Amino acid sequence: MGKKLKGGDFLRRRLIAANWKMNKSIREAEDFAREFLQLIPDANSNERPEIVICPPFTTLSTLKSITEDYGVKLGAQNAFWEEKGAYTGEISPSMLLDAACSYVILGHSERRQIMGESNNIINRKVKAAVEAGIIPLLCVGETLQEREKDRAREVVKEQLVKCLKDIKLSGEKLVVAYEPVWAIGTGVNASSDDAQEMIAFIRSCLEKIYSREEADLTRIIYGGSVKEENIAEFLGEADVDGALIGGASLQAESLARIVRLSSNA
Ligand SMILES: O=C(CO)COP(=O)(O)O
Repeated sequence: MGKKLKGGDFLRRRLIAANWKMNKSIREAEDFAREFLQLIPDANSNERPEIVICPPFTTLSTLKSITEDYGVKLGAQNAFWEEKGAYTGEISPSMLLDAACSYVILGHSERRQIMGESNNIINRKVKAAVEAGIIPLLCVGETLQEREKDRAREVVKEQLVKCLKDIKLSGEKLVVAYEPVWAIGTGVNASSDDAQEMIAFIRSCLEKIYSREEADLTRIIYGGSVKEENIAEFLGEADVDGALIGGASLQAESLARIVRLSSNA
């Protein structure tokens, strides 16, 4: 699975990440996990992409107890930049690590738009996550208006440069998700050509920020109305290393089918 090197090693392992957003009770998460684990290839199978579920904080502990022996990883949907202290309502990367999270989604457009998170705020969060040893799943993407004004690349580049400012990391410790805002939750996905074009552009930006080698190691995934009907098309593109899935990740059967379609072993 993923992009193969000449020697047969994988340069970038495919990643299927579920963003449940603000959905599911503890009981619903438990039911999902039990059903999902029955439907996916065995953890040792080289047909399996890396799988990460990013549920609400309240369900992390239950999911950990059910999924930990099956190699399904957990991610959070947000984190604060301080480690501890008087920050009512916030949660730190080290607390997420303690709750078995390997990843954290940062810079999602819903948080940028609804909670007013700026690139500067996201930069502080990415830095804190990296320092704590959690892999940031950094979301970037343009609005419809920005795309129509032909500003998509400029906006995405600015997000990358500002969110990654002064952060040293290896490409293996970063995932970038290209999520065009107009494709999120709308049923209107970007075409696979558009996704490839922007993701290749993102890789070229990472090359300038870091190096060619690190850019080649960084997984860049697509998000926005991904479902079982279109996942194969996205994964057929050279630079698309996986997907970040919202709505279609809420049903175990649907996410499991996407996982099975994401293998190319
Ligand atoms: O926001 C998303 C994932 O982070 C995408 O959501 P949908 O898959 O529901 O469009």
